[in-house]
Amino acid sequence: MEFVEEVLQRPPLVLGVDPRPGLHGPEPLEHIRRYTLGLMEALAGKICAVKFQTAFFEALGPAGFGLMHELVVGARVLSLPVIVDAKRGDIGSTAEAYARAYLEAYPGSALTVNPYLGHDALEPFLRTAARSGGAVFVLVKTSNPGSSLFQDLPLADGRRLYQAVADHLVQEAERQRVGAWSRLGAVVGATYPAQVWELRERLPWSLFLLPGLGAQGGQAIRGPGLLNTASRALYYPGGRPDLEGALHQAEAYLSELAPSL
Ligand SMILES: O=c1ccn([C@@H]2O[C@H](COP(=O)(O)O)[C@@H](O)[C@H]2O)c(=O)[nH]1
Repeated sequence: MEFVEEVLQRPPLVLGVDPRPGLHGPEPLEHIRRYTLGLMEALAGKICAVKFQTAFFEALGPAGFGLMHELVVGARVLSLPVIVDAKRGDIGSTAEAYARAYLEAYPGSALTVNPYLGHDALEPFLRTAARSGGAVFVLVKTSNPGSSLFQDLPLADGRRLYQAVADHLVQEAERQRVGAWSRLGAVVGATYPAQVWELRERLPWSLFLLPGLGAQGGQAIRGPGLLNTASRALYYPGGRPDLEGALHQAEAYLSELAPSL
């Protein structure tokens, strides 16, 4: 089954894994490994995917990269879809290599990508995702307070830059459809609910990855194809590793997002 089909069969909440070694005792890598495997198992019925932020694993050195690989495999063993949040983007020939590194290496998984280099730079990701049954989430309107500096710039035709990015993506999103939804998704901050609804109109077939829930002040947003994403708030509820607390937090989010579950 493709990434898109798998996530849509599950509750619309994404667990973000952004491990901070300082919170994991004297043997942090081993503790992160055990805690994350336990957390994914405990939350398996309450989430649609696990998002791994590569930056936190890269910061752990060469062993950190191996750990991320082990945890991605662990997620797939639990039948959990995986999103690699690496925000890649480069000239086409290098984008090919990034696509191999994440989409081909982890079939059926998704990758976040940066559209700044243009359409030719996105194509290798889209081609590889189509081959591997994966998906791509393009940064459209990011969750951070400074995202307006460039993304909200007004263009000569009156649109904002992020709106022009969305309008550019819509045709490709239609080409990349898997049934009613598309392999080409968008990242839209949960911290900008008005833009979430406005972009939903512009990109009707795209799943939206909505980071910013919890720690960045975003609220749960319920709607078709909206994948609410929390890292710190779910991985470290109360500011530290806590399996029970994470389970309660996931249930609290789900009571807002999918009250029937
Ligand atoms: O617009 C964006 C795109 C990606 N992120 C990533 O999501 C998580 C958010 O972490 P929290 O602890 O839930 O704040 C993190 O990995 C970011 O790199 C984002 O926040 N906003």
